[in-house]
Amino acid sequence: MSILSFTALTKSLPGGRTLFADVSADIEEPQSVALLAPSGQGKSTLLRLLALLDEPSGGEVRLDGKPAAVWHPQAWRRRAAYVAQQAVMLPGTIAHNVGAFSRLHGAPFDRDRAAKLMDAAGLAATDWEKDAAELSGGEKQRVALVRSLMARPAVLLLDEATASLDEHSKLAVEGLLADALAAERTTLVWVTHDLEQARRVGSRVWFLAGGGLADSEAEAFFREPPSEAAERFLKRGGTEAVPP
Ligand SMILES: Nc1ncnc2c1ncn2[C@@H]1O[C@H](COP(=O)(O)OP(=O)(O)OP(=O)(O)O)[C@@H](O)[C@H]1O
Repeated sequence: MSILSFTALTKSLPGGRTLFADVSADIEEPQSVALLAPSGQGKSTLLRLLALLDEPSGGEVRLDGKPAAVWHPQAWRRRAAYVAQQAVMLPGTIAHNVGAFSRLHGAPFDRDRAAKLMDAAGLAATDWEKDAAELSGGEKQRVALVRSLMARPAVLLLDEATASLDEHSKLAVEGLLADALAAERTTLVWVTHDLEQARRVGSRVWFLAGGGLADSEAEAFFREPPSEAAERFLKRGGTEAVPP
């Protein structure tokens, strides 16, 4: 059964540039997809389309086999949760942020689960009564992740979710997300600049370049890149921008 899919998806920008055209992919089993691209090719835009935070110029996105048009956007985002690169904290304490889902849906607050997730995110020693606005960027990013996981989403759309983290915290978050996939069958779509991370976490790779998307098994992508653009991207270590 299809979890998340898109068909013939096209995104053009107001000035007329087409970021990508007619791209399609289908996630049929819970898994971890690394979304890679040279800078400026539209990774974040594609992720935002999958979170219904932006409108495609053409094509269709489906969740659980049902097109975006039949979903209430809030219900969609509860099931396919988006974690932004710049984590946005709700005004108030960490506890207030972590409890957002239960408050919003009148569900009991699962304190044990929250504590386990905070612990796994490397935040065990953090005082929950601290004002969330006082946290560092990396702490906010991890609290935002815990807040999203409290809702038990089927899909997590992660935009550079470990970008503000040191190596130790980054590995802790990768472990936390691997556990979510293994224990709760949470599908992960990671936008990352970090090729080593993509190798560690991705079972598939979506590679976006020149307006097209190549969907490969991760192992095959790294062993035998699907295009010259992918080969150049890997040779450069994944970081350098390619002119549009
Ligand atoms: N709504 C918009 N209006 C105008 N330009 C946009 C819009 N959304 C995205 N862009 C442009 O599209 C391009 C791709 O943006 P996007 O952030 O999706 O790429 P990216 O691959 O994630 O880039 P990076 O790796 O640098 O983060 C950028 O040049 C961006 O400025």
